[in-house]
Amino acid sequence: MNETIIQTHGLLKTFKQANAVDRVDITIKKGEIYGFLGPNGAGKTTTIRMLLGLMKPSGGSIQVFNKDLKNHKIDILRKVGSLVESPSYYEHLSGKENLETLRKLLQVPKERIDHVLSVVRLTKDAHRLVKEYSLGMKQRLGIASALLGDPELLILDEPTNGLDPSGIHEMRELIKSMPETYGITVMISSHLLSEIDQMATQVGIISKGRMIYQDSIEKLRSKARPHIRLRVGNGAVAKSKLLKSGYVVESDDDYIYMEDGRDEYISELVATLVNQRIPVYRIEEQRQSLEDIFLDLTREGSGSHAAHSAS
Ligand SMILES: Nc1ncnc2c1ncn2[C@@H]1O[C@H](COP(=O)(O)OP(=O)(O)OP(=O)(O)O)[C@@H](O)[C@H]1O
Repeated sequence: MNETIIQTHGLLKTFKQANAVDRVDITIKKGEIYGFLGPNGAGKTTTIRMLLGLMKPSGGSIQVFNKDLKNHKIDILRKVGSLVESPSYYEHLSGKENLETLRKLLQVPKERIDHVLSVVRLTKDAHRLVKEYSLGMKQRLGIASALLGDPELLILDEPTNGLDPSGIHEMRELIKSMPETYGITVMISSHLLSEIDQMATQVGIISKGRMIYQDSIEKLRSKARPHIRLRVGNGAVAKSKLLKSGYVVESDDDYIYMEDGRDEYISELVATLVNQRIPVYRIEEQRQSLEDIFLDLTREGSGSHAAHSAS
């Protein structure tokens, strides 16, 4: 499971002196579903286009399957399936006929068509014209096309864009099955963490061209621990008194924050504050959603309290 599938070092793309992708190091291991996240304009599509050899980097290096993309492009891309932006089809042909035109180009065995249609659950609709397909069916046909060449790596750029919740759910189930059932490593981009939560095993978050977080989704989740917030008479004084008494707290204006929310801990803390004649006005539990953490990380000057206390 430890084999590296994608490794970039200092990947850079400059448009008119602005860095759209700013020295990004991406590591994707075999069997992972790597969620590549970032707000609109963060640099996801530009990065993906470079990974697929569709755009030349301004600097840095790209290794795929431990080979340099610059020197082994054909070899590498033969083992990569991709879906970048909305795929275009011959609308007057059936889903199966569309796959057949692609199959001839790729020169893969005919049996692959029925196989990929069944993987994306389009067997029943294989003979319907693509112009009659829903957006979700078209996206699934896009995945079928990406799978036709029997890839080891699938790179999907916002495949859930424009899909309704049930379409997103179907896409998620489909992608989740890729590593285990078919041995395929997946990189999938999105601007919404909620869309790739529950399927990604690893997350890379990019903001303004820079990678600001890259680790397991589990670690990101652990940042979403609840914390307790107390409004007190004077946060700074309260903090110094509490620290002297051995408590681990943070303060900000008239607020005291702490991560340990056990009942006995809170009651002792309040008693300590009251004994020190510091008024306690309010006690509340705050819970950050994954989306909050994502927003905090990507927000300008991500040193806001929530990001700080969750780290
Ligand atoms: N061909 C280009 N010429 C000039 N600037 C470009 C070009 N392509 C992208 N950019 C700029 O690079 C930055 C990153 O764009 P990119 O499309 O990679 O972001 P993204 O994260 O994929 O966003 P979205 O989710 O909106 O697709 C943006 O500021 C964009 O305007």
